Amino acid sequence: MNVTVDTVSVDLAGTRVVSGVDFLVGDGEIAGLVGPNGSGKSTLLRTLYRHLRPAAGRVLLAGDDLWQRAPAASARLVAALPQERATDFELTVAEVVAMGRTPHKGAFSRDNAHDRALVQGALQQVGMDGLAHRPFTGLSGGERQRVLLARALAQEPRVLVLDEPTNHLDIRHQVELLALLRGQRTTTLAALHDLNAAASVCDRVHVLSSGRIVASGAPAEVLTPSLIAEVFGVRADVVTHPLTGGVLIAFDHITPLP
Ligand SMILES: Nc1ncnc2c1ncn2[C@@H]1O[C@H](COP(=O)(O)OP(=O)(O)OP(=O)(O)O)[C@@H](O)[C@H]1O
Repeated sequence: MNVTVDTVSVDLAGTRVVSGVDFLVGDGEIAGLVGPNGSGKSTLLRTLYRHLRPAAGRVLLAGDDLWQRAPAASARLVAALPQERATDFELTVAEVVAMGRTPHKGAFSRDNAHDRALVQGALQQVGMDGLAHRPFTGLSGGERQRVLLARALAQEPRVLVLDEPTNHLDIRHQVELLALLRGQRTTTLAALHDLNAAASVCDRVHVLSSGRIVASGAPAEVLTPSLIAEVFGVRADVVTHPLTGGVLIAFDHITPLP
């Protein structure tokens, strides 16, 4: 299902935080949203999972305005891994993941075999099936992250909205998560701080700076040394990755630009 972000602006406490953002995520594509802290990434993502209504513009799912749909109907289409991650569930891991099935069920219907199979499958996808009966509150930050991703997958969404999905994950689990995203066919929009992760996994990258899109396109076109210097204020060179042949951004970690 494609997603159109059509000249979306968002105001928070009377201040315009996102201004006239326009882009399209094609069906089955992975789009990356990158930009400095405070550039508006989370705010824009919140308009896609109906947490914040745009002050102007529209978010379209396959051409239909998300905000014109009933909340339950959009919850069946869009699953989110938000930045504000509830961590106080007094539930087991499997029960948290089963919450992803809620939009597909009637108010009093119980989980059936299909739901349980989806929960189990989602836990396997994130490598957490061995901990299904553990209390969620006893997990590490990275483990919780993976369980909440499993909850989003169990929702069987047509669109996945991920705010910093690799946060808290060790490098092995980052790679597994990116491989999982690459291997599935759900339209995905992810805010990512790691530009190399974005370059590896995204079909297109959209760069936000002070609430505006300043560049959009394939990672190799967009993530250039001059763009990185201008938007992030750091020195970087872009080279060919010696293992994958893709884009590798080599940062100068010790010399900030003036
Ligand atoms: N409730 C609020 N009221 C007013 N301003 C807010 C509110 N929430 C966020 N902001 C401001 O909106 C701007 C965009 O914030 P947002 O969280 O969308 O940025 P971000 O790009 O996701 O940042 P980060 O990379 O740090 O997660 C920031 O300047 C932030 O301080």
